[in-house]
Amino acid sequence: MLVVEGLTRRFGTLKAVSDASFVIEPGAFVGVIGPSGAGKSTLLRMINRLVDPSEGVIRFGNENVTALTGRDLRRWRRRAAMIFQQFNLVGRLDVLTNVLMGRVATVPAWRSLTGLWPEDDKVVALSALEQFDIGSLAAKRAEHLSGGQQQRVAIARAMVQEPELILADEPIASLDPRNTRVVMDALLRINRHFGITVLCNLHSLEIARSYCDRLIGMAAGRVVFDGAPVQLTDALARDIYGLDSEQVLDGSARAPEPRVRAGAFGEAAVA
Ligand SMILES: Nc1ncnc2c1ncn2[C@@H]1O[C@H](COP(=O)(O)OP(=O)(O)OP(=O)(O)O)[C@@H](O)[C@H]1O
Repeated sequence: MLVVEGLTRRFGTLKAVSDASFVIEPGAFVGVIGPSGAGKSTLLRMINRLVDPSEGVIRFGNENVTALTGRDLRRWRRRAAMIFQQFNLVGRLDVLTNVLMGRVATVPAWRSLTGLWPEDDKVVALSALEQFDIGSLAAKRAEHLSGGQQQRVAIARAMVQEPELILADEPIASLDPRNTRVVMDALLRINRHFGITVLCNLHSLEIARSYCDRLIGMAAGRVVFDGAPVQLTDALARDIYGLDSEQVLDGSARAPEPRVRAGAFGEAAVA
């Protein structure tokens, strides 16, 4: 169980996340929604400890995540795998090696540096790729793959870490509608088949509603909604998204405003 209590992160005078509290049960698929700048990425990054909280506590089971340092912190990052919008693969390396990078903490450094990975690890990595229908791409350079294929490689790399929690930071923001579905289906499969808890930042309200068991809505750093997708009425969504609500609820109504990342909201209409 993931417990977040009074979590706050300040950047100067700005509270990017302000007094966030919630509990996530094992095996849940939770979407974090909200307009650009609401604090969604900062929240996920704090849980992975890529960003240190200014105040508050993160607990996972009996572990006080906020207090971890050194080796214990590295161990936590293996248990809480991150997936990023830009995939974070090494483009010039082949797909299998990219997935094997998820095993780097479990093998001696000389093996990963020389590329002499244990056969067992190669089998695990290949089977992870096959889970997501991309086993045939194992020998290809990662940079030659489509965005959707690269994100599935990133998910396979996260899987071979054997995480208990997946933190996906806008995993579909760079993808077209078809690949959006493919990647969300891959995350759902991990969740349903392996029981791994997924916490996923999403710009698209439609995708969040159709994939997640529960939604956490953020606005201006605060958690302003926490409930099942059916509880998120259009009126509540308008409150959360403010001026962006027309794009979120009905992207076809008008062209996106010329604002940073406004295009990502358009996914709601076309996905
Ligand atoms: N390293 C940083 N230094 C200063 N300000 C930051 C930093 N990281 C985030 N912020 C600010 O904190 C606020 C929340 O940012 P965050 O990226 O968490 O929001 P978000 O909801 O994920 O937005 P988006 O959907 O656009 O990614 C924003 O105002 C952002 O400019």
